[in-house]
Amino acid sequence: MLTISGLVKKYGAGDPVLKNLDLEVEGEQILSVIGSSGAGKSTLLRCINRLVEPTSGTITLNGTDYTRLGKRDLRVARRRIGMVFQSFNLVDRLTVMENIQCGRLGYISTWAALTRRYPKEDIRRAFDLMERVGIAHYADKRADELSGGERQRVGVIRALMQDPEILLADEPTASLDPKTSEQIMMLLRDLASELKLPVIINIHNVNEAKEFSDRIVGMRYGRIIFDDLPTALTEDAMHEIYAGIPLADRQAEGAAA
Ligand SMILES: Nc1ncnc2c1ncn2[C@@H]1O[C@H](COP(=O)(O)OP(=O)(O)OP(=O)(O)O)[C@@H](O)[C@H]1O
Repeated sequence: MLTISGLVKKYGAGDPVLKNLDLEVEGEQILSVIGSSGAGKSTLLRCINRLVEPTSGTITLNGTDYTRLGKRDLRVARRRIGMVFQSFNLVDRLTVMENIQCGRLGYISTWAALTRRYPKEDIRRAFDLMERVGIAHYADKRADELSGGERQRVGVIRALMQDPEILLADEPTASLDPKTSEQIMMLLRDLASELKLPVIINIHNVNEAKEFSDRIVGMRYGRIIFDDLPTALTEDAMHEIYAGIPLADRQAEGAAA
C-alpha cells in the first residue's frame, strides 16, 4: 500500500505547489490523476520516488518511508517503483532488449550489464513480456527505429522488469496518436490486473481517464479536490477541477467574508 501524508512541495521561495496532500493507494487499481496545467500532478508523481524532493510529509510504500531514506537506500528502494515517461526515456542507440534489461540494472552486476551478459531468467522474462505486448520480433532492433507506441511498450516492459510494487506513469500517452494512446492505456490496465499492480497515471485526456481507470483523483492548485469513481466525475466535478474555484476555498472565502 502507498500512503502519502501531509505532502508539501515548494520549489524555491514560492508558494507550495503541493499543499498538504493525503492519498492512499491500495491493491491493484488504475488511479488517474487529472487537473489543469500546473495543478501539481507531475510533481506529485515525482515526489513519490523522489525524482523531486518533497519539502515535508511522508510517503510510505509497503512499510518503507521513502522520505527518510538516505542516498544509497533510496537507490535500492527506487527499484520497487516503476516509472513510465511521456518521452519514453529510452537509449536510442541501444536495442530493445538492451533497453529492457536496463530495468534490471541494480539487480545484476555492473560487469554483467556492461558486457550484456544478462541472466537467462531475465532474458526469458523480457521475451515473455515482449510477447505479451506484441514486440518480441523487435528484440534486436534499435530503439530509435520504433514507432511511438512501440517505444512506449518498451518503456512499460523496462519498468516491469524491475519487479515493481507500484507503477507510476507520467503522461504516458501524451506523445501518441489517439488510437495508440488507447492501446497503451488498455495495456496498462490489463497488466495492472494481471500483475496485481497499482498504477498511478498522470493524464490530460479525461475521456481516457474515465474509460480506463478504477479511480480518479482531481487536483487543483496543489490540492486534491476530487477522489472518486470515474462515474462520479460529473460536469460539476469537472467544472470544479478545471474552471471553478475549489469548494474548500469557496467555503474558506465565504467564512472569511
Ligand atoms: N523544477 C521546477 N522548478 C520550479 N517550479 C516548478 C518546477 N517544476 C514544476 N514547477 C511548478 O510547479 C507547478 C506544478 O507543476 P507540475 O508540472 O507538477 O504540474 P502539472 O499539473 O503536472 O502540469 P502539466 O499538466 O502542465 O504538466 C507549476 O506551477 C510549475 O511551474
